[in-house]
Amino acid sequence: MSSLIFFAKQLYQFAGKSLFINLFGMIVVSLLEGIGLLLLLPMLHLSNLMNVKESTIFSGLSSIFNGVPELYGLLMIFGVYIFLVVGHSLLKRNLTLRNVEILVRFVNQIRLVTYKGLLEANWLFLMRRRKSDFINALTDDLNRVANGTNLLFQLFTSVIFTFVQLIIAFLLSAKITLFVLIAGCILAYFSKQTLKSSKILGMQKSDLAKQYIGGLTDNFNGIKDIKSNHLENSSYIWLKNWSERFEQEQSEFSKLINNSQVLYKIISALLIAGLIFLSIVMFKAQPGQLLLIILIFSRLWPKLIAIQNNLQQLATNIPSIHSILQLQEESKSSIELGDASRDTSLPSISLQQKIECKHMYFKYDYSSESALQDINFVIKVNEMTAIIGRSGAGKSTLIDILMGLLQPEKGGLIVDGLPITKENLLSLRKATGYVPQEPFLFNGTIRDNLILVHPQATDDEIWEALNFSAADFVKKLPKGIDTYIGDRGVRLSGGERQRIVLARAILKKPSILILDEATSALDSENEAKIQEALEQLKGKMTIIVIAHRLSTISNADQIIVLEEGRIIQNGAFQKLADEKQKTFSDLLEKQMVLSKS
Ligand SMILES: Nc1ncnc2c1ncn2[C@@H]1O[C@H](COP(=O)(O)OP(=O)(O)OP(=O)(O)O)[C@@H](O)[C@H]1O
Repeated sequence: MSSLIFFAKQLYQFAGKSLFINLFGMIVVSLLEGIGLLLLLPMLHLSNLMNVKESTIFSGLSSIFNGVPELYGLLMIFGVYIFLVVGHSLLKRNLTLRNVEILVRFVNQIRLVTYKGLLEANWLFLMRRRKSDFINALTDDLNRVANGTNLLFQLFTSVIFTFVQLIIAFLLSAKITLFVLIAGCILAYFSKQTLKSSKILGMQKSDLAKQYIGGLTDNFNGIKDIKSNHLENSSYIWLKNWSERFEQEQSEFSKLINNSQVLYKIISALLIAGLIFLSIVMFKAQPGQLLLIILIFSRLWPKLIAIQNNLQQLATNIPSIHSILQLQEESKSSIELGDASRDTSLPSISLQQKIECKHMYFKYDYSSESALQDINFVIKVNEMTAIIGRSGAGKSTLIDILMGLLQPEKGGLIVDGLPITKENLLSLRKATGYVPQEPFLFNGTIRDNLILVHPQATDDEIWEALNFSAADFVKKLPKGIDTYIGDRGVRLSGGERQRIVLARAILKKPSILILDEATSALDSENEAKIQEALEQLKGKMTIIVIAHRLSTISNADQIIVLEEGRIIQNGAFQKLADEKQKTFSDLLEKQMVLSKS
């Protein structure tokens, strides 16, 4: 029940007074339906089908027509009846439309708030969480919230309908209504356990959905590894095991629903039989009264069962709203800069002199070791700096700090004498162009992918960027920059993809260009192309490269060698090559041996 109130509160917080307007509309609809039902009585009376006793509440209704010729009376009742039906139908239609509108807006608001929260969360939070959990929250969980909201509206309608009809029934016969109410309470008591089980199954369903999206994402992202390492069977077995668990969960859920339905049907039959028996034998109900009461309860009892079903299904959907709101909370507590992060009017830093790192330290949460320790160096404007080191040395962490994605624990990053703080972090990011090791391209044309960073870019600007990135292959494509490159750029080679992403970074006209050089994507021809591109850019912008192939950085102005989070060597290529028995000469030697073999 607390979860239900929580869900209703969320809806109320969003819809505010529109929700009350809809609730009021539901009361009116139910009243119209009840009055329509009561009209049956004078209808029966006037048509001489049934005689109504003076003392009953509905005798009042029929007495309105005393003295009116029967035919006119009947016509008047039919007229009122048709008026009620038309009013009821129109109102119901409007209510349904309003409910759908609230539902869609509510779900859209959750979608947008969740997505915005994720976009505004800091890099550490995004790094730690599984991306598939975000996708699951914005797809499966959100669908279930929509379903839950719809069920909640149905529940409101059923409860209000039941309440209004109970009042009418109470006016007709207090004793019979009390009897039905007691039976309803007994039913509610027994259904408590079923609701609990439904909620547990709902949580299992949420977990299963997360595992499904997570597993599929992992498997399709790694489809090349799966195919090339002949892992198809283990991948298939993963889905087979998941399907078995899904089957089990679905069968338990459908058993739970069907068992409770059988139980409610039996209880209904017993109750209706008991109701008629008691009405005739104990409460001495009049035929008209009995007819109306049976009519009301035969409509009411299915509603009670529908409420029960609604609650059961809602219980399975409630974990989803909890899970989305939890994700919203977590991303909120990891918020980086809030709305400012989407402010496109912020000025970008234009590097004039140098970038300095002074006594910089960084440690990841839950990690005992510092990823970076006492980092000191200077990068001069328009120079090229290469960062090298063995795997785990701290290269990516350092780059993330230089891009303003991570903030140092101690010490600082200073650009042109200005310390980088929360206030100018975005200006630094705006000044930076980044080319990751695994380039991000989406399904579209080369142009679509490039103008992402500069929507107003002209054809000349696009070609200039492509020239700088040595992406001359684009000229040979049948449709040039308007060629479709497929999902994630699958129609291009690894090296071509990287040059397109490099062109995109250049199109942004960054002050600082950061490249995480691809290790495996480049063959020697493509490597030469990237080197050619860097040569063209040298002196025009400040370039920082994480270099895996030392051959690509022979012209770098400065090479920073990292080991276990510390700078152990720093200088020009030849100077470091001459420092014998040190990491750089060691790495150089190994790569030379490899390239010869
Ligand atoms: N998200 C993280 N949480 C905790 N520790 C991390 C995280 N990312 C990296 N580390 C740790 O920080 C250290 C530096 O990692 P980093 O990724 O910067 O190294 P790298 O030199 O870029 O390695 P590689 O060349 O393999 O990419 C490593 O010990 C790594 O285990």
